[in-house]
Amino acid sequence: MIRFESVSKVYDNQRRAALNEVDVEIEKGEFVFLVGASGSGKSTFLRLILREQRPTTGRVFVAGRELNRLHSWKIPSMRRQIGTVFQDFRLLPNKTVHENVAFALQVIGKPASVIRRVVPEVLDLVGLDGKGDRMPDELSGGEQQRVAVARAFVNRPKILIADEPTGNLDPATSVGIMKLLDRINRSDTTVLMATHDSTIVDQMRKRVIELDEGIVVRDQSRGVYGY
Ligand SMILES: Nc1ncnc2c1ncn2[C@@H]1O[C@H](COP(=O)(O)OP(=O)(O)OP(=O)(O)O)[C@@H](O)[C@H]1O
Repeated sequence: MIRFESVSKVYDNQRRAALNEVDVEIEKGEFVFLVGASGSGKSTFLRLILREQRPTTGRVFVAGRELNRLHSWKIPSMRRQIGTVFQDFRLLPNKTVHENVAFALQVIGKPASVIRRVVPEVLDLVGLDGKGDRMPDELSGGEQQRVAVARAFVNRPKILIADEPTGNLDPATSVGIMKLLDRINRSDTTVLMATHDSTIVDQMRKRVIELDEGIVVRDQSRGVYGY
């Protein structure tokens, strides 16, 4: 589903590579944690998958396509196959919960009848049944992140990328979000999550890829956060 072939990334005006000769293959349906110290290259890894950045050398494949060879007009449809969740939720503050999720479908041209049916279904799935009319600032952090997960998943993407999704949440709330991501993964969505949350990684026992200064120093199935 995702393949990195000898991928290096050196940002302009940087001496050190953010990623250095990375070879990684992630199969369809896997759940993978990406760990490593701050600045080790995790966000760069995720940005390359979204083609927000391009590799300096090497090749990145997503769902069989080499991203460097993708015409720019095909990038939006490629990104539609990838849901994204971030630490800071990134909800539209002036839209209700329902509207936030519906918006993700409107921008890709889904008909109103489909949106009316699908949005309550996904809000139910993430445990926000009955909260569709709330504004984001009327929700707890955990609930806001559930909205973000609903929005990322409503289009049933092949891949879900989560960059520190529990970074702003307390431990109990984080467990709830992880249960949700686990459930989404079980519906055959490949999940890739960058995190510093050692408790979560140790509890879940999924594949762990560790970066250190842009180099993959560990790739362990059913791994833990540290050694
Ligand atoms: N747009 C950019 N321009 C220049 N350098 C960058 C850019 N983005 C990241 N870097 C550098 O690339 C390296 C890797 O950064 P990256 O953000 O990928 O790390 P990270 O593991 O995600 O860190 P964190 O855990 O703090 O989010 C760092 O040295 C960083 O300073």
